[in-house]
Amino acid sequence: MPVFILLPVLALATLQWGWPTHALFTALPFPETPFVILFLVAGVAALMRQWHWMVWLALVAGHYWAALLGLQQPMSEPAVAALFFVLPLLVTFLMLVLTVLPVPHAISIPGVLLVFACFFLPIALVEAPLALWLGALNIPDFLFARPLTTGYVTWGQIWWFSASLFLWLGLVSFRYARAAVWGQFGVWLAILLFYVMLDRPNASGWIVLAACLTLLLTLAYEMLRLAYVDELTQLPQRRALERHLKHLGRRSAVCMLDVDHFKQFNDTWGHEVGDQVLRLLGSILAELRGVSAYRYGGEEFTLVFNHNRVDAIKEKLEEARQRVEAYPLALRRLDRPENIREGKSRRGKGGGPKTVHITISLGCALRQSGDNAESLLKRADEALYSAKQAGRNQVKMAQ
Ligand SMILES: Nc1nc2c(ncn2[C@@H]2O[C@H](COP(=O)(O)OP(=O)(O)OP(=O)(O)O)[C@@H](O)[C@H]2O)c(=O)[nH]1
Repeated sequence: MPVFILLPVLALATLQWGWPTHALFTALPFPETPFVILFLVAGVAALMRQWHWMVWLALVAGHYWAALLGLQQPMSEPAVAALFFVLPLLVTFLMLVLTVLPVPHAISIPGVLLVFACFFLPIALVEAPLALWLGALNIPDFLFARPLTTGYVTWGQIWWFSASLFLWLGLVSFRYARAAVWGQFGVWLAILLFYVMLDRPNASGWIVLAACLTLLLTLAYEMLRLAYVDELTQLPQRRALERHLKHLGRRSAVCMLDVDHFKQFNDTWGHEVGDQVLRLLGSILAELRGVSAYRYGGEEFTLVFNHNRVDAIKEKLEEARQRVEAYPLALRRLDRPENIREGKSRRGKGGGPKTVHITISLGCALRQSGDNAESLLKRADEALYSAKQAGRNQVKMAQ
Protein backbone atom coordinates (compact mmCIF):
# COMPACT_ATOMS: atom_id res chain seq x y z
CA MET A 1 0.00 0.00 0.00
CA PRO A 2 1.50 3.36 -0.96
CA VAL A 3 1.05 4.90 2.52
CA PHE A 4 4.64 6.14 2.39
CA ILE A 5 3.33 8.91 0.11
CA LEU A 6 2.06 10.59 3.29
CA LEU A 7 5.60 10.74 4.74
CA PRO A 8 6.34 14.42 3.91
CA VAL A 9 3.17 15.60 5.67
CA LEU A 10 3.66 13.30 8.64
CA ALA A 11 7.32 14.36 8.91
CA LEU A 12 6.39 18.05 8.81
CA ALA A 13 3.69 17.55 11.46
CA THR A 14 6.10 15.61 13.71
CA LEU A 15 8.90 18.16 13.31
CA GLN A 16 6.54 21.04 13.95
CA TRP A 17 5.30 19.54 17.19
CA GLY A 18 8.58 18.02 18.31
CA TRP A 19 10.95 20.87 17.42
CA PRO A 20 8.79 23.96 16.78
CA THR A 21 11.73 26.30 17.25
CA HIS A 22 14.11 24.39 14.96
CA ALA A 23 16.05 26.70 12.63
CA LEU A 24 14.52 24.90 9.65
CA PHE A 25 11.17 26.51 10.32
CA THR A 26 12.29 30.05 10.89
CA ALA A 27 12.81 30.91 7.24
CA LEU A 28 12.41 29.58 3.73
CA PRO A 29 15.50 29.69 1.46
CA PHE A 30 13.91 32.67 -0.31
CA PRO A 31 10.39 34.18 -0.24
CA GLU A 32 9.32 32.78 -3.61
CA THR A 33 10.39 29.21 -2.70
CA PRO A 34 6.81 27.79 -2.69
CA PHE A 35 6.05 29.10 -6.20
CA VAL A 36 9.42 27.83 -7.52
CA ILE A 37 8.69 24.37 -6.09
CA LEU A 38 5.14 24.44 -7.50
CA PHE A 39 6.51 25.21 -10.99
CA LEU A 40 9.17 22.52 -10.66
CA VAL A 41 6.61 19.85 -9.74
CA ALA A 42 4.32 21.08 -12.55
CA GLY A 43 7.30 20.68 -14.92
CA VAL A 44 7.97 17.12 -13.72
CA ALA A 45 4.27 16.24 -14.06
CA ALA A 46 4.21 17.67 -17.60
CA LEU A 47 7.37 15.78 -18.52
CA MET A 48 5.73 12.56 -17.38
CA ARG A 49 2.47 13.45 -19.15
CA GLN A 50 0.63 13.31 -15.82
CA TRP A 51 -1.54 16.31 -16.63
CA HIS A 52 -4.22 15.53 -14.06
CA TRP A 53 -1.93 16.89 -11.34
CA MET A 54 -2.05 20.41 -12.83
CA VAL A 55 -5.49 20.96 -11.30
CA TRP A 56 -4.16 19.97 -7.88
CA LEU A 57 -1.10 22.15 -8.19
CA ALA A 58 -3.34 25.06 -9.23
CA LEU A 59 -5.49 24.49 -6.15
CA VAL A 60 -2.47 24.35 -3.82
CA ALA A 61 -1.10 27.55 -5.46
CA GLY A 62 -4.50 29.29 -5.21
CA HIS A 63 -4.83 28.31 -1.55
CA TYR A 64 -1.30 29.53 -0.81
CA TRP A 65 -1.93 32.87 -2.49
CA ALA A 66 -5.26 33.32 -0.73
CA ALA A 67 -3.55 32.57 2.60
CA LEU A 68 -0.83 35.15 1.82
CA LEU A 69 -3.38 37.80 0.85
CA GLY A 70 -6.02 37.20 3.48
CA LEU A 71 -4.66 35.36 6.50
CA GLN A 72 -1.63 37.46 7.40
CA GLN A 73 -3.65 39.96 9.45
CA PRO A 74 -4.89 39.58 13.06
CA MET A 75 -7.73 37.08 13.50
CA SER A 76 -9.68 39.72 15.46
CA GLU A 77 -10.69 41.28 12.12
CA PRO A 78 -14.04 39.74 11.10
CA ALA A 79 -12.98 39.43 7.41
CA VAL A 80 -9.88 37.43 8.39
CA ALA A 81 -11.78 35.17 10.79
CA ALA A 82 -14.44 34.57 8.10
CA LEU A 83 -11.79 33.66 5.51
CA PHE A 84 -10.08 31.36 8.02
CA PHE A 85 -13.45 29.64 8.51
CA VAL A 86 -14.53 29.36 4.86
CA LEU A 87 -11.27 28.81 2.91
CA PRO A 88 -10.53 25.28 4.22
CA LEU A 89 -14.16 24.28 3.71
CA LEU A 90 -14.04 25.34 0.06
CA VAL A 91 -10.64 23.76 -0.62
CA THR A 92 -11.60 20.48 1.10
CA PHE A 93 -14.84 20.37 -0.88
CA LEU A 94 -13.01 20.99 -4.18
CA MET A 95 -10.41 18.33 -3.38
CA LEU A 96 -13.05 15.72 -2.61
CA VAL A 97 -14.89 16.57 -5.84
CA LEU A 98 -11.65 16.36 -7.86
CA THR A 99 -10.90 12.95 -6.33
CA VAL A 100 -14.31 11.41 -6.92
CA LEU A 101 -15.35 12.90 -10.27
CA PRO A 102 -13.51 12.40 -13.55
CA VAL A 103 -11.30 15.40 -14.28
CA PRO A 104 -11.01 16.65 -17.90
CA HIS A 105 -7.58 16.51 -19.52
CA ALA A 106 -5.59 19.60 -18.47
CA ILE A 107 -4.71 20.46 -22.08
CA SER A 108 -8.30 20.70 -23.24
CA ILE A 109 -10.57 23.77 -22.93
CA PRO A 110 -12.58 22.35 -19.97
CA GLY A 111 -9.29 21.24 -18.38
CA VAL A 112 -7.71 24.69 -18.69
CA LEU A 113 -10.89 26.28 -17.32
CA LEU A 114 -10.80 23.90 -14.36
CA VAL A 115 -7.14 24.74 -13.66
CA PHE A 116 -8.01 28.46 -13.70
CA ALA A 117 -11.07 27.90 -11.51
CA CYS A 118 -9.04 25.92 -8.96
CA PHE A 119 -6.44 28.67 -8.84
CA PHE A 120 -8.76 31.69 -8.71
CA LEU A 121 -11.66 30.39 -6.58
CA PRO A 122 -9.68 30.44 -3.29
CA ILE A 123 -8.24 33.87 -4.19
CA ALA A 124 -11.74 35.19 -5.00
CA LEU A 125 -12.78 34.34 -1.44
CA VAL A 126 -10.32 36.95 -0.13
CA GLU A 127 -12.28 39.72 -1.88
CA ALA A 128 -15.75 38.29 -1.12
CA PRO A 129 -17.77 39.81 1.78
CA LEU A 130 -17.58 36.53 3.69
CA ALA A 131 -18.27 37.99 7.13
CA LEU A 132 -21.55 39.47 5.77
CA TRP A 133 -22.57 36.19 4.13
CA LEU A 134 -21.79 34.13 7.22
CA GLY A 135 -23.81 36.60 9.33
CA ALA A 136 -26.79 36.24 6.96
CA LEU A 137 -26.63 32.44 7.12
CA ASN A 138 -27.48 32.38 10.85
CA ILE A 139 -24.85 29.76 11.57
CA PRO A 140 -25.05 28.64 15.24
CA ASP A 141 -22.48 30.47 17.34
CA PHE A 142 -20.92 27.33 18.78
CA LEU A 143 -19.56 26.43 15.33
CA PHE A 144 -17.34 29.53 15.54
CA ALA A 145 -16.18 28.73 19.08
CA ARG A 146 -12.63 27.45 19.54
CA PRO A 147 -12.27 24.22 21.49
CA LEU A 148 -8.52 24.68 22.03
CA THR A 149 -6.86 27.46 23.94
CA THR A 150 -4.00 27.51 21.42
CA GLY A 151 -4.58 28.01 17.70
CA TYR A 152 -7.67 29.27 15.92
CA VAL A 153 -9.43 26.11 14.74
CA THR A 154 -13.21 26.29 15.35
CA TRP A 155 -15.78 23.61 16.17
CA GLY A 156 -17.29 24.10 12.70
CA GLN A 157 -13.96 23.26 11.10
CA ILE A 158 -13.41 20.28 13.38
CA TRP A 159 -16.78 18.81 12.34
CA TRP A 160 -16.09 19.43 8.68
CA PHE A 161 -12.54 18.08 8.82
CA SER A 162 -13.65 14.97 10.72
CA ALA A 163 -16.40 14.24 8.19
CA SER A 164 -13.92 14.80 5.34
CA LEU A 165 -11.35 12.55 7.02
CA PHE A 166 -13.89 9.70 7.11
CA LEU A 167 -14.67 10.28 3.44
CA TRP A 168 -10.96 10.18 2.56
CA LEU A 169 -10.35 7.07 4.61
CA GLY A 170 -13.27 5.44 2.78
CA LEU A 171 -11.83 6.49 -0.57
CA VAL A 172 -8.31 5.24 0.12
CA SER A 173 -9.36 1.98 1.72
CA PHE A 174 -12.30 0.86 -0.37
CA ARG A 175 -12.92 2.19 -3.82
CA TYR A 176 -9.58 3.32 -4.97
CA ALA A 177 -6.47 2.01 -3.27
CA ARG A 178 -4.45 3.75 -6.00
CA ALA A 179 -1.38 5.85 -5.38
CA ALA A 180 -3.13 8.89 -6.87
CA VAL A 181 -5.77 8.91 -4.12
CA TRP A 182 -3.10 8.58 -1.44
CA GLY A 183 -1.34 11.56 -3.02
CA GLN A 184 -4.57 13.56 -3.07
CA PHE A 185 -5.25 12.60 0.54
CA GLY A 186 -1.70 13.70 1.44
CA VAL A 187 -2.21 17.10 -0.19
CA TRP A 188 -5.44 17.55 1.74
CA LEU A 189 -3.70 16.58 5.00
CA ALA A 190 -1.04 19.21 4.26
CA ILE A 191 -3.74 21.87 3.82
CA LEU A 192 -5.38 20.70 7.04
CA LEU A 193 -2.05 20.99 8.84
CA PHE A 194 -1.81 24.62 7.75
CA TYR A 195 -4.90 25.55 9.79
CA VAL A 196 -3.48 23.87 12.86
CA MET A 197 -0.01 25.47 12.61
CA LEU A 198 -1.16 28.84 11.28
CA ASP A 199 0.71 30.84 13.92
CA ARG A 200 4.08 29.20 13.12
CA PRO A 201 6.54 31.18 10.97
CA ASN A 202 6.21 30.49 7.24
CA ALA A 203 3.48 27.90 7.86
CA SER A 204 1.85 28.48 4.46
CA GLY A 205 5.20 28.07 2.64
CA TRP A 206 6.11 24.84 4.45
CA ILE A 207 2.68 23.44 3.69
CA VAL A 208 3.23 24.06 -0.04
CA LEU A 209 6.57 22.25 0.20
CA ALA A 210 4.97 19.28 1.99
CA ALA A 211 2.14 19.14 -0.58
CA CYS A 212 4.61 19.33 -3.48
CA LEU A 213 6.82 16.59 -2.01
CA THR A 214 3.72 14.44 -1.59
CA LEU A 215 2.86 14.95 -5.26
CA LEU A 216 6.44 14.19 -6.32
CA LEU A 217 6.40 10.91 -4.36
CA THR A 218 3.04 10.06 -5.92
CA LEU A 219 4.41 10.76 -9.40
CA ALA A 220 7.48 8.61 -8.73
CA TYR A 221 5.32 5.77 -7.40
CA GLU A 222 2.93 5.97 -10.37
CA MET A 223 5.85 5.91 -12.83
CA LEU A 224 7.41 2.93 -11.08
CA ARG A 225 4.12 1.05 -11.32
CA LEU A 226 3.77 1.98 -14.99
CA ALA A 227 7.22 0.53 -15.64
CA TYR A 228 6.96 -2.63 -13.55
CA VAL A 229 3.30 -3.52 -12.97
CA ASP A 230 0.93 -4.92 -15.55
CA GLU A 231 -2.19 -2.75 -15.75
CA LEU A 232 -4.64 -5.58 -16.51
CA THR A 233 -3.65 -8.20 -13.91
CA GLN A 234 -1.88 -5.91 -11.41
CA LEU A 235 0.98 -8.44 -11.32
CA PRO A 236 4.58 -7.37 -11.84
CA GLN A 237 5.38 -7.68 -15.53
CA ARG A 238 8.25 -9.00 -17.64
CA ARG A 239 10.72 -6.22 -16.80
CA ALA A 240 10.32 -7.03 -13.10
CA LEU A 241 10.72 -10.75 -13.85
CA GLU A 242 13.99 -10.08 -15.71
CA ARG A 243 15.33 -8.24 -12.67
CA HIS A 244 14.33 -11.09 -10.38
CA LEU A 245 15.93 -13.69 -12.66
CA LYS A 246 19.20 -11.73 -12.67
CA HIS A 247 19.52 -12.29 -8.91
CA LEU A 248 18.15 -15.81 -8.82
CA GLY A 249 19.72 -18.08 -6.20
CA ARG A 250 21.34 -21.43 -6.98
CA ARG A 251 18.39 -23.27 -5.46
CA SER A 252 15.39 -22.01 -7.35
CA ALA A 253 12.77 -22.96 -9.89
CA VAL A 254 10.79 -21.26 -12.63
CA CYS A 255 7.36 -22.21 -13.89
CA MET A 256 5.64 -21.05 -17.08
CA LEU A 257 1.87 -21.35 -17.29
CA ASP A 258 -0.85 -20.33 -19.70
CA VAL A 259 -4.59 -20.60 -20.21
CA ASP A 260 -5.78 -23.59 -22.21
CA HIS A 261 -7.56 -22.94 -25.51
CA PHE A 262 -7.57 -19.23 -24.82
CA LYS A 263 -7.87 -18.29 -28.47
CA GLN A 264 -11.05 -20.31 -28.70
CA PHE A 265 -12.28 -18.73 -25.46
CA ASN A 266 -11.66 -15.25 -26.84
CA ASP A 267 -13.39 -16.13 -30.10
CA THR A 268 -16.44 -17.48 -28.26
CA TRP A 269 -16.87 -14.92 -25.47
CA GLY A 270 -15.03 -11.89 -26.75
CA HIS A 271 -11.77 -10.20 -25.85
CA GLU A 272 -13.33 -8.34 -22.93
CA VAL A 273 -14.28 -11.57 -21.15
CA GLY A 274 -10.83 -12.89 -22.05
CA ASP A 275 -9.39 -9.91 -20.16
CA GLN A 276 -11.64 -10.74 -17.23
CA VAL A 277 -10.13 -14.25 -17.18
CA LEU A 278 -6.58 -12.87 -17.16
CA ARG A 279 -7.51 -10.53 -14.32
CA LEU A 280 -8.93 -13.42 -12.33
CA LEU A 281 -5.88 -15.56 -13.03
CA GLY A 282 -3.68 -12.66 -11.89
CA SER A 283 -5.51 -12.42 -8.57
CA ILE A 284 -5.38 -16.19 -7.97
CA LEU A 285 -1.63 -16.27 -8.66
CA ALA A 286 -1.01 -13.19 -6.51
CA GLU A 287 -2.62 -14.96 -3.56
CA LEU A 288 -0.26 -17.97 -3.75
CA ARG A 289 2.15 -17.90 -0.82
CA GLY A 290 5.88 -18.53 -1.07
CA VAL A 291 6.12 -17.84 -4.78
CA SER A 292 6.51 -14.69 -6.94
CA ALA A 293 4.03 -14.38 -9.80
CA TYR A 294 4.59 -12.32 -12.98
CA ARG A 295 2.68 -11.70 -16.18
CA TYR A 296 5.14 -12.81 -18.81
CA GLY A 297 3.07 -11.43 -21.69
CA GLY A 298 -0.20 -12.25 -23.48
CA GLU A 299 -1.86 -15.15 -21.66
CA GLU A 300 1.44 -16.47 -20.27
CA PHE A 301 2.45 -16.13 -16.64
CA THR A 302 5.64 -17.03 -14.76
CA LEU A 303 6.08 -18.24 -11.19
CA VAL A 304 9.48 -18.05 -9.51
CA PHE A 305 10.38 -20.14 -6.47
CA ASN A 306 13.35 -19.25 -4.30
CA HIS A 307 13.92 -22.90 -3.41
CA ASN A 308 14.06 -26.21 -5.30
CA ARG A 309 12.10 -28.57 -3.06
CA VAL A 310 10.31 -30.57 -5.72
CA ASP A 311 7.42 -31.82 -3.60
CA ALA A 312 6.59 -28.36 -2.23
CA ILE A 313 6.79 -26.87 -5.73
CA LYS A 314 4.54 -29.54 -7.25
CA GLU A 315 2.05 -29.07 -4.43
CA LYS A 316 1.94 -25.31 -4.97
CA LEU A 317 1.52 -25.62 -8.73
CA GLU A 318 -1.20 -28.22 -8.29
CA GLU A 319 -2.92 -25.85 -5.83
CA ALA A 320 -2.86 -23.08 -8.45
CA ARG A 321 -4.17 -25.42 -11.17
CA GLN A 322 -7.04 -26.65 -8.99
CA ARG A 323 -8.00 -23.18 -7.81
CA VAL A 324 -8.27 -21.93 -11.40
CA GLU A 325 -10.20 -25.02 -12.51
CA ALA A 326 -12.66 -24.73 -9.63
CA TYR A 327 -13.37 -21.02 -10.05
CA PRO A 328 -16.79 -20.37 -11.60
CA LEU A 329 -16.44 -17.38 -13.88
CA ALA A 330 -19.78 -15.51 -14.12
CA LEU A 331 -20.49 -14.09 -17.56
CA ARG A 332 -22.99 -11.50 -16.40
CA ARG A 333 -22.30 -8.74 -18.83
CA LEU A 334 -22.13 -10.81 -21.98
CA ASP A 335 -25.15 -12.80 -20.97
CA ARG A 336 -27.15 -9.57 -20.81
CA PRO A 337 -30.02 -9.63 -23.34
CA GLU A 338 -29.92 -7.38 -26.39
CA ASN A 339 -33.24 -5.67 -25.60
CA ILE A 340 -35.32 -4.91 -22.53
CA ARG A 341 -38.29 -7.08 -23.60
CA GLU A 342 -36.10 -10.14 -23.95
CA GLY A 343 -34.55 -9.34 -20.60
CA LYS A 344 -37.98 -9.16 -18.94
CA SER A 345 -39.11 -12.44 -20.45
CA ARG A 346 -35.90 -14.14 -19.29
CA ARG A 347 -36.22 -12.81 -15.77
CA GLY A 348 -37.68 -15.20 -13.26
CA LYS A 349 -36.87 -18.20 -15.40
CA GLY A 350 -34.02 -19.04 -13.02
CA GLY A 351 -30.51 -20.01 -13.94
CA GLY A 352 -28.82 -16.69 -13.04
CA PRO A 353 -25.73 -15.65 -14.99
CA LYS A 354 -23.98 -18.27 -17.07
CA THR A 355 -20.72 -19.52 -15.58
CA VAL A 356 -17.73 -21.06 -17.31
CA HIS A 357 -14.58 -22.71 -16.04
CA ILE A 358 -11.11 -22.33 -17.44
CA THR A 359 -8.03 -24.46 -17.01
CA ILE A 360 -4.30 -23.81 -17.12
CA SER A 361 -1.25 -25.86 -18.04
CA LEU A 362 2.01 -25.48 -16.17
CA GLY A 363 5.62 -26.40 -16.93
CA CYS A 364 8.34 -26.10 -14.31
CA ALA A 365 12.15 -26.28 -14.39
CA LEU A 366 14.47 -26.52 -11.37
CA ARG A 367 17.65 -24.53 -11.73
CA GLN A 368 20.63 -26.71 -12.61
CA SER A 369 24.33 -25.86 -12.60
CA GLY A 370 25.16 -23.93 -15.78
CA ASP A 371 21.57 -22.63 -16.10
CA ASN A 372 21.11 -18.95 -16.78
CA ALA A 373 17.79 -17.06 -16.85
CA GLU A 374 17.31 -17.74 -20.53
CA SER A 375 17.98 -21.49 -20.43
CA LEU A 376 15.85 -21.89 -17.30
CA LEU A 377 12.88 -20.13 -18.93
CA LYS A 378 13.41 -22.21 -22.08
CA ARG A 379 13.29 -25.49 -20.15
CA ALA A 380 10.18 -24.35 -18.25
CA ASP A 381 8.59 -23.44 -21.59
CA GLU A 382 9.41 -26.88 -22.98
CA ALA A 383 7.80 -28.48 -19.91
CA LEU A 384 4.73 -26.31 -20.52
CA TYR A 385 4.66 -27.51 -24.12
CA SER A 386 4.72 -31.14 -22.95
CA ALA A 387 1.85 -30.41 -20.50
CA LYS A 388 -0.14 -29.09 -23.48
CA GLN A 389 0.77 -32.14 -25.55
CA ALA A 390 -0.27 -34.46 -22.74
CA GLY A 391 -3.81 -33.08 -22.80
CA ARG A 392 -3.56 -29.71 -20.93
CA ASN A 393 -4.86 -28.85 -17.42
CA GLN A 394 -1.81 -30.42 -15.73
CA VAL A 395 1.65 -29.77 -14.29
CA LYS A 396 4.83 -31.09 -15.94
CA MET A 397 8.33 -30.90 -14.52
CA ALA A 398 11.27 -30.43 -16.91
CA GLN A 399 13.76 -33.32 -17.04
N1 LIG B 1 -8.35 -11.16 -24.02
C1 LIG B 1 -7.03 -11.20 -24.19
N2 LIG B 1 -6.49 -12.12 -25.00
C2 LIG B 1 -5.15 -12.17 -25.14
C3 LIG B 1 -4.31 -11.26 -24.48
N3 LIG B 1 -3.03 -11.54 -24.82
C4 LIG B 1 -3.08 -12.59 -25.67
N4 LIG B 1 -4.35 -12.96 -25.87
C5 LIG B 1 -4.87 -14.04 -26.71
O1 LIG B 1 -4.40 -15.30 -26.27
C6 LIG B 1 -4.55 -16.20 -27.35
C7 LIG B 1 -3.38 -17.18 -27.34
O2 LIG B 1 -3.68 -18.17 -28.23
P1 LIG B 1 -2.72 -19.38 -28.55
O3 LIG B 1 -1.29 -18.96 -28.33
O4 LIG B 1 -3.08 -19.89 -29.91
O5 LIG B 1 -3.00 -20.44 -27.45
P2 LIG B 1 -4.35 -21.13 -26.96
O6 LIG B 1 -5.52 -20.85 -27.83
O7 LIG B 1 -4.48 -20.77 -25.53
O8 LIG B 1 -4.00 -22.66 -27.10
P3 LIG B 1 -3.13 -23.53 -26.14
O9 LIG B 1 -2.16 -22.61 -25.43
O10 LIG B 1 -2.42 -24.49 -27.02
O11 LIG B 1 -4.06 -24.20 -25.19
C8 LIG B 1 -4.63 -15.37 -28.64
O12 LIG B 1 -5.94 -15.48 -29.17
C9 LIG B 1 -4.39 -13.95 -28.14
O13 LIG B 1 -5.17 -13.00 -28.85
C10 LIG B 1 -4.91 -10.27 -23.64
O14 LIG B 1 -4.25 -9.42 -23.01
N5 LIG B 1 -6.26 -10.27 -23.53
